[in-house]
Parts: sequence; C-alpha cells; structure tokens
Amino acid sequence: MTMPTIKAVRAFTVRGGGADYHDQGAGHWIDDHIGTPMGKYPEYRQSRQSFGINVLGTLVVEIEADDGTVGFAVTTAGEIGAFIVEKHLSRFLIGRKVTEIEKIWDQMYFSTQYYGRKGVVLNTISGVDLALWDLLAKVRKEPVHALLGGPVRDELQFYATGARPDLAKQMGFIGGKLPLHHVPAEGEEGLKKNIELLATMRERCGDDFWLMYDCWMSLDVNYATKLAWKAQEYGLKWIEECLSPDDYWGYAELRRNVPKGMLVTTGEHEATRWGFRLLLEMECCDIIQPDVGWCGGVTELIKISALADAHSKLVVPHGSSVYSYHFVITRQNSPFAEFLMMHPVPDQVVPMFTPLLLDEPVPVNGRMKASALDTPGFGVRLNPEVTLHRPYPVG
Ligand SMILES: C[C@H](O)[C@H](O)[C@@H](O)[C@@H](O)C(=O)O
Ligand SMILES: [Mg+2]
Repeated sequence: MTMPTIKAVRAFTVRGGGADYHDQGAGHWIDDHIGTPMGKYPEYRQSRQSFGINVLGTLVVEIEADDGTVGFAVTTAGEIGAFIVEKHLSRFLIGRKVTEIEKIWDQMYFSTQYYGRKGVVLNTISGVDLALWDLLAKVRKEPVHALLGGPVRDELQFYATGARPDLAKQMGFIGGKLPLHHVPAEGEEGLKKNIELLATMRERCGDDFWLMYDCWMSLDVNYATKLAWKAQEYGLKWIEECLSPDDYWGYAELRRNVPKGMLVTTGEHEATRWGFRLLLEMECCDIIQPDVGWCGGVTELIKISALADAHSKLVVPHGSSVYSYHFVITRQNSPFAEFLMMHPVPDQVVPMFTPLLLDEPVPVNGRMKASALDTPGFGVRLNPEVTLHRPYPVG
C-alpha cells in the first residue's frame, strides 16, 4: 500500500470551552474559588480566570494528506500554538509520508528545544502529534487504539473530577476528585474548611467511594503534609499536584511524609520522557498523570508509560477526552481514566471538550465500552457550528 504524503497543515484557534476547558462562562464550578499558586494574592483567589488560566484558548491542528484524508486534533495552545505550527513545525510535515510520526516528533522537539521543552510549545507539539495519529489511523481505517496494540480490557472505568462527588457516585463513577479551595495563605481557617468539605462529601458518599483532592500546584510541603494527615480520617485516596511541578525534591519529601496508604499523584503539567523520568527516579509520586495533549502527544506518552511501567507505577492521564481514552484502553498500567465534569453544575455528563467536537463519547454509568472507540482515528469530528479562526495562514 503506497502511503499518502502530507500536503497541507492548518492551525486554527477557538474560544469558549473546547480543549481549553477552563475557558468557561461565569458561574462554572471550575472557576469557583479554587486554590492555585496565585492564591497568595487575595485578588486572584475567587476566579482562576482573573489571573489568566484561560488566556491561551484552544488550538486546532488540521493535517491534510494528498489522498484527501484529513487528520485533526485539539489542545490548549491558542494563537501562540497556531504561530508555532504554521511558522515553525509545518516544515517538518509538508511532503512527508503519513507514517513518519516518530521522525517528525523528533524534529519538532529538537528544533524547538531552544525555546520549548515544556509548556505551550509541548502542548503545540502534542496537538500536531495527535493530529498525525488521527490521520494515520484514518488512512488505515482503524481506531488509534488499534495502532497502539489494541484494548487490554472490554471497557474503561472513570472517576469524575468536579465539585459534587456525591452526584458522581449516583452517576456510577468509581470516585470523585474535588478541587481544593483554600491555600496556605488562608491559614488554619482555610485548612479547616478544606477538611470540612471533605468530611461532608465522605458523609454523603459513604465509606467505599474514592475521594481525592486536586491541589493544582497551590501548596507547600508542610501544608500538604498537614492536609494529608487530617484528610486520612476521611479516607482520602490520593492528594494530587500539591506543589510546583518543578519541586521534585518537595514531592519526594511529601511522599515520605503522607500517611501510609495515601497516594501522592502529579504530572499533568509535566512534559516529555525526561520530565517524567525525574518524577519516577526521584520517587515523587505513586501515580503519574500526564495530559496527552500537553506532555508530547501519543508518541511521547508511549515512552512515558513504558518508563512508568518499569517503575511499577500507574499512568492515569489527566482528562483529555478521546485522546487519553484510546491510550488508556491499551495499557495494563492504566486501569482507569479521568472524566472532567464540564457541565457548570456537575449534575450531568456532557462531552469534555464541548462544544467543539461531534461524536465525542462520554461515560455511561461511569463506564465506556471499548467498542465506543471503534471509529477510525480518534473517532471525533469538528463541530461545524464552532467558528475556527486561522491567525497565521501560510501560502
Ligand atoms: C479541577 C482542577 O482544579 C483542574 O481544573 C483540573 O483541570 C485538573 O487539575 C484535573 O486533574 O482535572
Ligand atoms: Mg489535576
């Protein structure tokens, strides 16, 4: 079979939800006094949008082959990402065979290493990589998971991230991850409120339902240790992303400090095999949580996951819709997945990247059959009612 070659690469931006799922309207639980590293400034405590959590917006990468097949993917990178795709990365794609994914990744990473390595550059490389996997799988008329070795189980099971774990339990999820609302700068009063919320949710959910706290880089080792020990009484299953992603030493200390049996997790703002090698070799956490749209794409997640497996660590990707589901279903060390509740009041399941994608599968009763992923590529389409903007058209 003669493989088609890439004839066009296009980068678009979109505002309002989509892959930049923090880019929501007013009154959404995901922007309601959630603890962040900016919480030391009282003026930035109520809303993460106030300090710019949603400034980037969504990047849509479209890659067209000379046989007319079009692969695409979405991630969090907005106009900066569109610039990098059109002005820099596209030179490594045009004219290449759709099978040259590994070589293209290597050239994208090392050609941007002088200004990239993590953050929005790796988000952008991830978006291109995901679009390449979508394209290749569509050319081969297979779902992406089939190119990754195929499902190791019949269905995915999900925990839900949102403000209402009690409702998540009623919807059939295996657990509920709460955002932490108060940071060290809010003192003992804030710590007390953090524990009171957990106690309330434990009361409502019963003893067997997983409850976790997501701390979104907002704590220090001392506070996180105190929180963990107070939370043990309420059976906190894991404490997530407590510290700055760069504080590998702090994570290693925290993991030694927490009560036996409580898991320490992190990784959604980490990138590449080198970043995760540090987390694994410095014994920073029990579960790594790469976002496949931010860590380097599927091509890099394959390497990251193998590293973790060799360290007997679980890989539970940060919620990234179909882009993580197709990976998780193929790996034994990814036994469950995250589902981010994107309805403003998390009392109903809506597609994670809503309104950007059509045919985006959602968990039913907290589960998703592998067969729900059996459409070529990642199995989703761009919603034609969503206006795309191409800020840097080339040629
Ligand atoms: C709910 C958390 O504060 C973040 O908004 C979320 O994106 C991320 O940390 C997660 O693990 O889902
Ligand atoms: Mg998180």
